[in-house]
Amino acid sequence: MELYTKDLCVRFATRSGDIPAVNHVSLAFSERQVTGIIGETGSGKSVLGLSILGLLQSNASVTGQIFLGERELTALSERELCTVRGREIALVAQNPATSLNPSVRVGRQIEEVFRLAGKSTPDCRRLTLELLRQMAFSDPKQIAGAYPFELSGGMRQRVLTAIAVAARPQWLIADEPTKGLDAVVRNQVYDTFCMVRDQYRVGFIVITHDLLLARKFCERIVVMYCGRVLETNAARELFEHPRHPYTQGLIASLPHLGMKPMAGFSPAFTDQPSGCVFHPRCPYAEARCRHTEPKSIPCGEGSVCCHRYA
Ligand SMILES: Nc1ncnc2c1ncn2[C@@H]1O[C@H](COP(=O)(O)OP(=O)(O)OP(=O)(O)O)[C@@H](O)[C@H]1O
Ligand code: NI
Repeated sequence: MELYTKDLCVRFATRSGDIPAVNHVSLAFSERQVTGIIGETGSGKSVLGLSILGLLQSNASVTGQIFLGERELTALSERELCTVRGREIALVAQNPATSLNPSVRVGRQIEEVFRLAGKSTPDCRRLTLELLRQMAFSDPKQIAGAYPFELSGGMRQRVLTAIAVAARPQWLIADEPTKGLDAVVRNQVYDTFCMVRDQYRVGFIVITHDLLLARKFCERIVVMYCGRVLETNAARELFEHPRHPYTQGLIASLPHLGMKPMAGFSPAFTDQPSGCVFHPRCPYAEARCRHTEPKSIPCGEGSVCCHRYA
């Protein structure tokens, strides 16, 4: 089923004012499509992911809509959402160290998902070992008997992926799956994700700063800045022909493309620039960029939000 947002806005109430973390985001994720969400820190990537899962903190207010097929997720009660979260849309958490229960053996934590799905105890055991083997653990029994702290960061990441797919969701949202991992382990995460995509036929939303992973793994890329979507396109097109000056800046900071850091900083959410939010940092900014917010313009298989293409 298609997953999509319509004019989604998320604001957080804080003591220093309202933080508009996600602004008017309308995105469609087609069934089984792999989408990467990229953008500098604080651009609203995680908030967008959490809003789809209905996991925003209580100071958040949401307007606009999120749909899974015909069902409007933004209209469901917390109880109804619980039947969607984990079973239909699952999260591969950002930090394996805090999202696994430290005092419960890994096998038990995976078995629990099967148990909640109504499987018998022997089936839970068997399915857990099968799943661990599929996650490229050569000795699933040993891993099942281990506590999270006995595993490396990369192994814990694979365990979290196992927990996410155990309920056979249609959608997986992975937030920074390669954060803090070295190159070898990042490649293992990539291999695991490819296996999951092919064997489980899930749609993926991968939130990441790892542009190499995004380019390698994703079919489509969404570029966020200040809670807005500035550009989307097929991954290949976006990396080879980035349209938005912000996307161009992100890509130019890649190590093999010169590692040129982008000038300037994201503005504070409480003090957003007028017109195009990127104009203070944009090498092409003109008068209209300072006072008129650009509309989203169709471009290839995606869109770009920039006056240069209007
Ligand atoms: N509960 C909250 N209350 C107030 N502000 C929040 C809350 N949660 C997130 N924010 C703010 O929303 C903005 C977007 O945060 P978000 O975590 O989505 O960024 P991100 O793109 O995922 O960044 P990173 O790449 O660093 O993970 C940030 O300015 C963040 O501080
Ligand atoms: Ni984040």
